[in-house]
Amino acid sequence: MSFVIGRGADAEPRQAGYLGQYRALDGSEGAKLHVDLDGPHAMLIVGKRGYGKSFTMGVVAEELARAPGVAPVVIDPMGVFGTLGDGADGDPVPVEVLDAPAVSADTLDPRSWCSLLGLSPESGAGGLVWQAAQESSTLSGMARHVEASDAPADAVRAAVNHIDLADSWGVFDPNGLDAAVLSGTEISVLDLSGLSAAPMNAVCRGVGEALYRARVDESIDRLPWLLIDEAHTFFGGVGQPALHTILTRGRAPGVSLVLATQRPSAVSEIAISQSDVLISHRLTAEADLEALTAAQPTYMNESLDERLPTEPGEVVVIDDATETIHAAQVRFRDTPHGGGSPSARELATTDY
Ligand SMILES: Nc1ncnc2c1ncn2[C@@H]1O[C@H](COP(=O)(O)OP(=O)(O)OP(=O)(O)O)[C@@H](O)[C@H]1O
Repeated sequence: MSFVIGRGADAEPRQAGYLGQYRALDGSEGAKLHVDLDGPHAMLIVGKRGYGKSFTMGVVAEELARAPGVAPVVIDPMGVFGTLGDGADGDPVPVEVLDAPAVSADTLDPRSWCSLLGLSPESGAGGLVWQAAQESSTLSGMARHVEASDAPADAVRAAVNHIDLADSWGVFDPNGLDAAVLSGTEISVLDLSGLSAAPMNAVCRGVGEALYRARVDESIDRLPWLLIDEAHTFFGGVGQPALHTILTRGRAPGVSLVLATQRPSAVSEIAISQSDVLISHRLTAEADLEALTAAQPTYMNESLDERLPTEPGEVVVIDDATETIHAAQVRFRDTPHGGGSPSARELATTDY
């Protein structure tokens, strides 16, 4: 009998990913712990820098890449998940890395366009961008719309400059990513490294909405799982509405979200309260502990900070579906981990 997080005890953990092993009080390893990959879930992986969030998300990613019936997509702000494709111990991990992911400009509504470009809708340039986004679905169409307007020249110039800036990010393309491209059997890794927060948010919004809509319209027959590292980057930005849609309405169409962050206090309350699985590594910052404690379930008898682990790779898992809490050691990665810190000593050794 194995325990499957999000499902409960199961004689045979089918359609479940192997997460790690139980950790006993004396630190010894116990029975295997799995995570449900059958139904939709909202998972939140938290932890202080260097204690294994990205590593744990990589383990979940490996298991999803191998699972049937799911369409996993990783939003990778640091460019550390490409190593999923570098060869795996055990079963293969099918991966497609997209180095220059782009989405269609009309993924953003007029208000989001102003917010993305840091323009007030009440300003001359903001008003022009708003109208242009209403009228056109491409960046070049928006620029043409602004240039043809009889607004004051300085407002037109400012609006065109902002649209040119958005164009320079290289993340808008009328033939950008759609759900059909992202719903293959392999895991799609969207490498956003090198981009600033604004274009990353635009891609997150486009991809999140496309996957959600595709399930509502029943145009894809796999269940999407959107995995987002450094998730705090997308709360408060234009990516947030798409994430809130999945968190609050994703269950019925079957869209799952896995968020990893070192700053749980910087994701929205919705992200914490709607997560049905919380995987916590070591955390010490007062604000982060408070954010999680505020949402601590009533079935948790001791305070969360007393249960938090101390070593990298150790986690406490709070499973809302089964109202259970588990202390575990996350398993080792089958593919190389791309997120470790560089070591000056190791680099010096390779010089000789
Ligand atoms: N389950 C594990 N088993 C063994 N080692 C682990 C495990 N998890 C993490 N580690 C070790 O801890 C290091 C840091 O992990 P990771 O890069 O995932 O940290 P992080 O919390 O994501 O940090 P950051 O906030 O910098 O991204 C890894 O390089 C690895 O050496």
